[in-house]
Amino acid sequence: MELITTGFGRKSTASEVVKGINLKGKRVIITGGASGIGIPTAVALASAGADITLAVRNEASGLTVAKDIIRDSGNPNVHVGYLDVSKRKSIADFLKTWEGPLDILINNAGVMAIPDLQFTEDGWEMQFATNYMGHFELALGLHSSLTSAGNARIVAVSSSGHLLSPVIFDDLHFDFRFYDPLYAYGQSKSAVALFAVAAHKRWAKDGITVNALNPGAIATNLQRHTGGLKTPAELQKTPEQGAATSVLLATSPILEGNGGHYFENCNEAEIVEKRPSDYHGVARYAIDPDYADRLWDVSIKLLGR
Ligand SMILES: NC(=O)c1ccc[n+]([C@@H]2O[C@H](COP(=O)([O-])OP(=O)(O)OC[C@H]3O[C@@H](n4cnc5c(N)ncnc54)[C@H](O)[C@@H]3O)[C@@H](O)[C@H]2O)c1
Repeated sequence: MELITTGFGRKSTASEVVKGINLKGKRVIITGGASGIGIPTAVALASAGADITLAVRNEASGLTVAKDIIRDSGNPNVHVGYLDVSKRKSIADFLKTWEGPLDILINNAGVMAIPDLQFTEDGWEMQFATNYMGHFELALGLHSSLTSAGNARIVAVSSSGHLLSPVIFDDLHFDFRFYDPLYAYGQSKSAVALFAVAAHKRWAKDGITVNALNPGAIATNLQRHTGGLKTPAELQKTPEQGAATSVLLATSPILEGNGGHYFENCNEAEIVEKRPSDYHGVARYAIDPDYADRLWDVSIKLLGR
């Protein structure tokens, strides 16, 4: 099958990708939208006229960042809502505050390589819970809002880190394996990529297009547990370039109804059979439809639904 190409590339920026697109009247939620690549993602979408909600853990710093986004985009419709995606009660509370349609959900919040094995109140490994399960529950909770928007999008921010580990179905929470912070990150990001496959399969009929992406290597607070970004400088991206693929998946007319794919550098990624030294491409296990269905079923069970 031919890979999807868009005319944009590795160096494209979020503002270039959204040029000429009018998002007036569209409502967007960006989790973790008040730092790192979340900020230029929000600025680009707000500049195109969208109404943005930054769903964040720290409301005070969220409000400060929202003011900057309003200044940089010239759009006053930037709001802040409290959301901790690792806490089911917080997700439930956030969902109670959301009324009406939702056009674009950007599952962007994430944590990488927590040094010690940590569990949520439900006994879920923290990176799996934050990067994947919390966003899974959030998307389920917003499904009717996304459906009522008509032609909605979900953007699932994965990572080239998925190349470090498939989802280990027999030991999701490191109850048996020795905990490795990067393998745990890898597993969680494989789960995020599989979510796009499973959700698109189930929700395309509701007009919801779901795709996943790797933003690239961008120096942000994400690398605080790993001593900073190790990628050679020439392969790094600016936050504006890092946000480009998220913004593309959220808005590109080419992707209307075209989901279940994994993108990087603004184009669909090629499948790799072995982890390349430059960590490009997508592993077959992260887009496998059977694994995607299995993960969906397991996740529904974990939620007790
Ligand atoms: N920066 C990179 O090189 C890179 C590479 C691949 C993937 N990513 C992914 O991009 C996304 C954004 O990362 P970033 O680089 O901007 O880093 P970042 O640390 O600046 O942003 C992550 C955001 O997620 C939020 N967050 C973490 N745990 C949360 C929780 N429990 N509830 C709500 N919010 C929470 C943080 O507060 C922060 O605002 C992440 O999903 C990350 O895994 C980044």
